[in-house]
Amino acid sequence: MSVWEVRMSNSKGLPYFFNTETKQSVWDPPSELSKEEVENLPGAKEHLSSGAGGEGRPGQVRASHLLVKHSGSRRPSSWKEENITRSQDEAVEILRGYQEQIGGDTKKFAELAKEHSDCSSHAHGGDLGFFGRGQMQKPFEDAAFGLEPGQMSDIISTDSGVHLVLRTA
Ligand SMILES: O=C(CCc1ccccc1)N[C@H](Cc1nc2ccccc2[nH]1)C(=O)O
Repeated sequence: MSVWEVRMSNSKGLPYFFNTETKQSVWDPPSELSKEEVENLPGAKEHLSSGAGGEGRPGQVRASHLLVKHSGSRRPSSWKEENITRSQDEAVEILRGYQEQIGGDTKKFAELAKEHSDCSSHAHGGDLGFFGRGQMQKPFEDAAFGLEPGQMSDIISTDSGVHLVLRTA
C-alpha cells in the first residue's frame, strides 16, 4: 500500500500527489514511483485525467484563456507585472484589441495568451487542461461549457479579471 495518493487541487483545477505519512504535497509524480505505480495510486483513476493530448472524462471540457487582470482583480499581480493598477475598463479595451487580432485564429490565440495572459497558464498558450463543473469560477465555467470545441467566448469577467475563453476539446 503506497503512502502516496492522488488528490485534486480545486483552486488550480489540477491533480497533485499527497504523502499520507509525511503529509507532503507535490505537483509532480514522486520520482521513486514507476509510471505503472503512479497510475495505480489511490485517486489516480479519478484525478489523473489525460491532461494534454488525452480525452478527459465525460462531463469535462478543455479550454484555454487569455486573462487581463486589473486593479480590482482578487490577485492584481502576475508573472508579467508585479503590481497591476490598470482599471477594469482599460483591461477590457486591451482584451478587445487581442480579440480583434485573434479573429477566429486559434494559433494566434495561443500566441497572444503566451505573451500577454496574466495567468500562469500563459506558459502553455493559456491551456488549462480538462476540467469539470465546480472547478473554475462560475462565470468562467459557464462560458467554457457554453462553447463548442474550437469556439471562442466574448469577453467575460471573473474575480480574477477579464478573459477570452477558447474551448479546445
Ligand atoms: O488560478 C490560476 C491558475 C489556473 C490554472 C489552472 C490550470 C492550469 C494552469 C493554471 N491563475 C490565477 C488567474 C486565473 N484565474 C482564473 C479563473 C478561471 C480560470 C482560469 C484562471 N486563472 C492567477 O495566476 O492569479
